[in-house]
Amino acid sequence: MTATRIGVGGAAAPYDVVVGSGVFAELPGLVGEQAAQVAVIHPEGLAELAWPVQRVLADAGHGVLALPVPDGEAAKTASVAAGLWERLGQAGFTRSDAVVGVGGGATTDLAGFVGATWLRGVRTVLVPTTLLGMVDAAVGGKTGINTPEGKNLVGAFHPPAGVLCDLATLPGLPAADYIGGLAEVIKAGFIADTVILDLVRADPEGAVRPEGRHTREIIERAIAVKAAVVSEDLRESGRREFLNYGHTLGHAIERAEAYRFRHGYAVSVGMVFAAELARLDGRIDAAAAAAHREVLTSVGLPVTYARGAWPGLRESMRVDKKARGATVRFVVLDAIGSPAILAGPSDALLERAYEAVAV
Ligand SMILES: NC(=O)c1ccc[n+]([C@@H]2O[C@H](COP(=O)([O-])OP(=O)(O)OC[C@H]3O[C@@H](n4cnc5c(N)ncnc54)[C@H](O)[C@@H]3O)[C@@H](O)[C@H]2O)c1
Ligand SMILES: O=C(O)C(=O)C[C@@H](O)[C@H](O)[C@H](O)COP(=O)(O)O
Ligand SMILES: [Zn+2]
Repeated sequence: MTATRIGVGGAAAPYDVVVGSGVFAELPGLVGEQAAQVAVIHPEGLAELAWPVQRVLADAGHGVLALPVPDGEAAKTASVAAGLWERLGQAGFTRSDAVVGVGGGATTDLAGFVGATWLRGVRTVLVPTTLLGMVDAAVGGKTGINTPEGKNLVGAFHPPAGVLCDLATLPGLPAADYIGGLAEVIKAGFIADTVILDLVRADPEGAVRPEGRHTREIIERAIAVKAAVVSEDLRESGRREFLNYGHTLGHAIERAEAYRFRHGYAVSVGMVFAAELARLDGRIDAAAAAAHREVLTSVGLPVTYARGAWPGLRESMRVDKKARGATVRFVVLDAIGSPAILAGPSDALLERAYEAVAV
């Protein structure tokens, strides 16, 4: 399988997202000859996925420090990050050393954050092993952890030196996690590349499988959307906010569920809510709002959430990073493929939009 390279600019050093098989061979070149030690951060349950990464690095003469962390979202905490800082300190990790994150988006967010903060930043390479990690989390340099007050509230922009997506890792991913990744894929379709929506609609059964007819094209198109946006606006002072489509409500749902609700599932509900906001604000018609429900449900993503949760969700949304003072701001669509910002909608409008997802 030939590898595809998607370039990402906008950072001090441009880098590639490499998609294919056998891509781990690029690891030594990416961590750099000067790295006497490479810390490989991976979920404790996925040691077998991290093993080939460690072997390639060891064979190239790097000292490897394997750092297992709790699975998924449980790793995105200050205490897990502090434990990793302790290990790096004990190992005498210097600025010429490197961090490699292997796993889903939660693991690469944590590994990126540790890479961003250790000695104020060391070279970081990401090896996403989930669909969501490949098409979104590992690309673009947003790193972070959660706090009790909300999702990703602490973090840094720290672009990786490279992102290696080995498609052979995807068949081992539980179906529910694969489907979670499709929410970000479909998001890329709604905000930018509508061909993604056409490909999902053309074969929804194939879309939920790593071996689907259009899988590779869908993955590469979604990465290309993310790469184009972050190349133009790394620090989210403009267009990058559009990548947050569905996330304002989505993050509030994740917090309400103590992060036991998959990110992609929460974003799916959040996109339906955002579509209703846009419809009620007169930006899109009922058909465009219905298209959200149709595409998302066609791949098994949720489009509803508990009615009684609204007051808590409304409160949580105040700490969304797009808020400015008391003004909450939402990504909405002016048309499919054409995102915009809706600033300061009234509580009544928000509540009406929530009615459309409430059960
Ligand atoms: N930084 C960003 O720009 C960005 C973008 C999107 C999402 N995110 C973050 O990404 C996270 C969600 O990522 P996710 O959906 O990958 O979840 P995740 O990291 O929790 O991984 C989901 C599950 O899949 C398992 N897994 C990973 N790879 C596997 C494989 N190949 N085979 C079998 N099991 C495997 C994990 O251990 C975990 O249990 C959230 O924390 C979200 O906030 C960040
Ligand atoms: O890369 C971005 O920018 C995004 O918003 C992508 C999102 O899919 C991702 O979930 C991101 O982590 C959300 O960032 P946050 O700044 O809202 O925490
Ligand atoms: Zn996301």
